[in-house]
Amino acid sequence: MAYIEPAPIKDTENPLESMMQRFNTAFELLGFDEEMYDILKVPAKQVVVGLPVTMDNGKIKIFEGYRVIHSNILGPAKGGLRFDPGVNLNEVKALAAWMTWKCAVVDIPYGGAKGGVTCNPREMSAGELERLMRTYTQTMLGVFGPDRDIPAPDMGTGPREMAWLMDEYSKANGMTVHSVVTGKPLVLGGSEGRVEATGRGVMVCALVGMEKLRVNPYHATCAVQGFGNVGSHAARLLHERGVKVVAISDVTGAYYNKKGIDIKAAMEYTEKNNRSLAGFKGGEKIDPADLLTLEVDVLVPAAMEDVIVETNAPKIRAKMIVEGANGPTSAKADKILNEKGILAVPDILANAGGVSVSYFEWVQNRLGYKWTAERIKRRSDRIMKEAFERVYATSLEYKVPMRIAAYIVALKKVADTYQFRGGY
Ligand SMILES: NC(=O)C1=CN([C@@H]2O[C@H](COP(=O)(O)OP(=O)(O)OC[C@H]3O[C@@H](n4cnc5c(N)ncnc54)[C@H](OP(=O)(O)O)[C@@H]3O)[C@@H](O)[C@H]2O)C=CC1
Ligand SMILES: O=C(O)CCC(=O)C(=O)O
Repeated sequence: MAYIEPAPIKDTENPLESMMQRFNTAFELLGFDEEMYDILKVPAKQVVVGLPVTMDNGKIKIFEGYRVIHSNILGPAKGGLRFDPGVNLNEVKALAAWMTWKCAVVDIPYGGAKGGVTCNPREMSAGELERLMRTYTQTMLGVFGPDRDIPAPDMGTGPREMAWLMDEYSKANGMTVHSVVTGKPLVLGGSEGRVEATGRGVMVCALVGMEKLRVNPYHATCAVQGFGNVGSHAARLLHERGVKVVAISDVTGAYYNKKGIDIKAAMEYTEKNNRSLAGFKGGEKIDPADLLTLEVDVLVPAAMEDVIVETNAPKIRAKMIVEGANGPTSAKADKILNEKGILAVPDILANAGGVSVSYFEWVQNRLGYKWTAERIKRRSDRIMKEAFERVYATSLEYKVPMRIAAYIVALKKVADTYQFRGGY
């Protein structure tokens, strides 16, 4: 497949640079004018806040928090909240833009946003995390809202944190507002299927991708980096469909088993072991860097950004990469993977199952009604399959890799909507 040379990249690689490279390439192919470029390039809103939190030792610590709304052209902004030591404004800007493109790729009526706090949730007590989340919510009362900006979980956050956010926002508004946030616990207006949704979308993309490559799932092998919300469910669902998951990992290391890892056992293990794979005996420990270069049919990076970069891309031996994480592949690595004939299913398609079910959660909250798990699965699988086929067809039409095709699909939709709305 032809490779469109992206504009030159500066020395360093980072998520924002990588996002802009793909954006620029797709933009040039579409031949849009400069006005549209500026509108889609510059985030609509960027909020940076200092968050004073009383720690368990009685001292006050100040955390830095962010929320970036990249675009609300397609609808209210939507995107997760990340608690991680690496969170910074540039990262949040890239993640917010990815949300705009992602929502457009799966055709749901949302713009893109992302937020985060620079903190280490692994070293904080539940009480400290709760005070941090409530303080963050207080500072964002004028930003969040069911028709303005709707947060959700991301790295380091989950249903518990979303419940605190919903409660704090509701108290400030003097009424219960379920639809201000998604990814909530089921009893609090959460949706069936949201916890596994992102991993499920990864599984659907992997199966459709295998079909395209004529790989039989029952003979296929897979390696999964990251065993949190996305990685663990992607591994479980692929395992349930006959794929042999030979390696998994988290920050404590990588675990390899030629015969296939018992994913159910690994999930039970992490549940009892503070969400960690440390000490897991279902596979031999290998160098975490080697997990990415194993000879497998499917590689699922589901941990963090920039793990497949210029230096290790030449060593990747998977037939297909399905990006559970946001931004796991740098722009420089794209070209190498493409030259090697590896099918890369890009993040803005592959991990869109999460926001799709978030959309269902928001719809249910607004209807005051609950859908069954079966209905959620059926509808989200359909969204993912249709989006995959749309991007795949675009990649054939424009003779570009699926990543650039996904940006083309997204940019077209956002630009068309902008033209109709006008009046800016
Ligand atoms: N949650 C969601 O619905 C969505 C998430 N994503 C993206 O998926 C990725 C993962 O998110 P999510 O699963 O929610 O996050 P979690 O915090 O639930 O899990 C992250 C996982 O990655 C592991 N990890 C962190 N650093 C490394 C490393 N250096 N090597 C190997 N493993 C590592 C963590 O290990 P440990 O637990 O030991 O720290 C953990 O297992 C992120 O890029 C996120 O933006 C995308 C779409 C939706
Ligand atoms: O569920 C959502 O609204 C957003 C999830 C998210 O942050 C993502 O897809 O990266």
